[in-house]
Amino acid sequence: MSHGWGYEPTNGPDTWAADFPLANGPRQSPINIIPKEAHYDPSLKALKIRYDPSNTKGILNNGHSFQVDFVDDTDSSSQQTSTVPHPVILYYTTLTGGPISGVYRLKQFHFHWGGSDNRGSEHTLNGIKFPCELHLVHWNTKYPSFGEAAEKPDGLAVVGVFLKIGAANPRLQKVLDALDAIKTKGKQTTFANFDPKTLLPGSLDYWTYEGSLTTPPLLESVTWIVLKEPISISPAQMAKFRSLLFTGDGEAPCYMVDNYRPPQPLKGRLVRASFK
Ligand SMILES: COc1ccc(N[C@H](NS(N)(=O)=O)Oc2ccccc2)cc1OC
Ligand SMILES: [Zn+2]
Repeated sequence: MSHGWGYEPTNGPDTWAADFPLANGPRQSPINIIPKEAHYDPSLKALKIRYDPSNTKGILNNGHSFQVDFVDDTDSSSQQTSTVPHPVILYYTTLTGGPISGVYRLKQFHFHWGGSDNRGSEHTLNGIKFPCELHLVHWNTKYPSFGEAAEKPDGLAVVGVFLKIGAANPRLQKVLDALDAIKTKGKQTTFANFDPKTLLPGSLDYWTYEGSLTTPPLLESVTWIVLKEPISISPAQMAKFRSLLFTGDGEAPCYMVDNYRPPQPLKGRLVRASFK
């Protein structure tokens, strides 16, 4: 019986092609970004990110990372307790502009990080790895659900943000404080009124390219939007991420570290820059 995919030598990125042949596809992620080889595209619009914190649903240790989930389906908006009718749009958290057309809805955000500060990010810059990378996963609302969108070439848009070691980042504190309650795989806890926009850096300059999910099922449906400016995280805050476990209660504990896929072949793809 094949064990699930993961990041250990026995089930890590080099083994994924056996169960997920897309692993060797033409538009896999992450990639190494070489800024000098990116093409400045003046037609690229500014990113418009509009988060409604009331959309936050919860925080979960899914055994590969931890994720903060957002309300993204219509029927939950019909469960609004208030009697005053609200315009639906206010209940969703959306990404527009940038390289995408239409409205993409935030489903969840999660991180990837290393066992030490010299590794952890999935995208690299001139071959340099950052200690951590944040991913905000959005899906194209022209499709009925995330699942449907994930099967389409223009179905998903993931905003990637590098984290570099520096001063403690107060914007991360609320997420970090929730980690004690989700130490092991499958644990989740309530998490409300969080505005992920507060996690973004001052500049929304970005690189963009057509790629894939960086975990199985590795679907080639992602327009990647990787921000140029990193945000900071302190060594103590990194240690908090590294205190999570890949394993569930009652299993031999294995620290959640090095949950990143290394860069994949560019295979002729163009990387565009929104800035000079
Ligand atoms: C909402 O459903 C999904 C959402 C996301 C991803 N994959 C996502 N890929 S990524 N790194 O390109 O964003 O990564 C992870 C990384 C760690 C934990 C869970 C997801 C897969 C999903 O269903 C299969
Ligand atoms: Zn990710």
